[in-house]
Amino acid sequence: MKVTIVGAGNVGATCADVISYRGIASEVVLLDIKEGFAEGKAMDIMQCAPNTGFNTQVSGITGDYSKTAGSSVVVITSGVPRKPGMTREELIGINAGIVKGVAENVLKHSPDAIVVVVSNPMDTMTYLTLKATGLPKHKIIGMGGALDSARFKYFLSKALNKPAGDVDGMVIGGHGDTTMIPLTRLASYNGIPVTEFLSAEELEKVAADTMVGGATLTGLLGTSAWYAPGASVAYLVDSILNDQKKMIACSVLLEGEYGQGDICMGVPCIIGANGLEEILDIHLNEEEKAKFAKSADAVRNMNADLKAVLA
Ligand SMILES: NC(=O)c1ccc[n+]([C@@H]2O[C@H](COP(=O)([O-])OP(=O)(O)OC[C@H]3O[C@@H](n4cnc5c(N)ncnc54)[C@H](O)[C@@H]3O)[C@@H](O)[C@H]2O)c1
Ligand SMILES: O=C(O)C[C@H](O)C(=O)O
Repeated sequence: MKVTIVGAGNVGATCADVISYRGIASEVVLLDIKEGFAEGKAMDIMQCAPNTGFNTQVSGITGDYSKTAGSSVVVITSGVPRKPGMTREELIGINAGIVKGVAENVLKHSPDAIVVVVSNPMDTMTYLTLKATGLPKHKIIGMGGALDSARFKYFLSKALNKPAGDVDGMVIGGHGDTTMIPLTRLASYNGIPVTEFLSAEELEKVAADTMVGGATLTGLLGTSAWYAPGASVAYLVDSILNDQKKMIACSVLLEGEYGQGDICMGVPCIIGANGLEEILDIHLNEEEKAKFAKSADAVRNMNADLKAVLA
């Protein structure tokens, strides 16, 4: 199965690295506009194979979309990342035009592809991709919740002082510093509610750290994170390509679920060979419902800025 990743920068190349190392796809094409950049990243990744023993064929290409033809999944990571002190939302002016152009180009050569949108502000870029391409909703999936949920589990495991693999939890809502909703009420440690082990104050801190997880890393790194984002995209691509039907928080078009419509936001989804196979409209308590509605208002405001690019 062939996967194209547009944008061979930090996130795109890390995603290609994880996909090949784990043998998730037989072929990965990295495409970038920077001359020779994707070719270099692909060659570097392929030179891991003798020592790590994978068989995925990774190639790089500058701008030539014909080489992406027949991809089952296309990942869009092209665009600019934020710098310390910025919000993801500030990237819309540059990234909207890039994402729209890329989505149109990839679909010319891979009309049946499932498109995974990563570029920020991700919920709005997912909505833009949906509107610009006219593809059915099950084929456009925004990646943010898989990453936010991984960060949530990390902070929970630190607070519990227990292995991250023993912790479960999910983040829904928008993929923004103030729009994420870590579902602390439902998080568990090996099936036992974490509320048995952590105080309300400790859980509040876990949620707050999760919400600014990306901003914290951006402050430390000088640009936004890439290891966990790349691995999270690969995790999502694995569930699509290998029809794993995993339940993953993804940004998808809502049509009444969670009281919302005409908006892409993070909700629990079943992800398989058809892309989005089901949205799980779980019961939220009144506080969570209010947070979801507030998050939706913020995402909707951002979507309103797409008028010019969609005109
Ligand atoms: N959704 C998430 O969870 C998540 C996580 C991390 C990063 N991001 C976002 O992903 C995007 C990429 O982040 P990064 O750290 O990899 O940035 P980066 O700067 O390292 O890489 C971006 C790449 O996109 C390329 N590019 C720009 N315009 C292009 C075009 N028209 N066609 C093809 N390639 C093009 C650039 O040349 C560059 O190599 C950013 O918008 C960032 O905010 C999202
Ligand atoms: O924080 C960012 O801007 C990048 C990404 O959305 C992340 O959460 O790491």
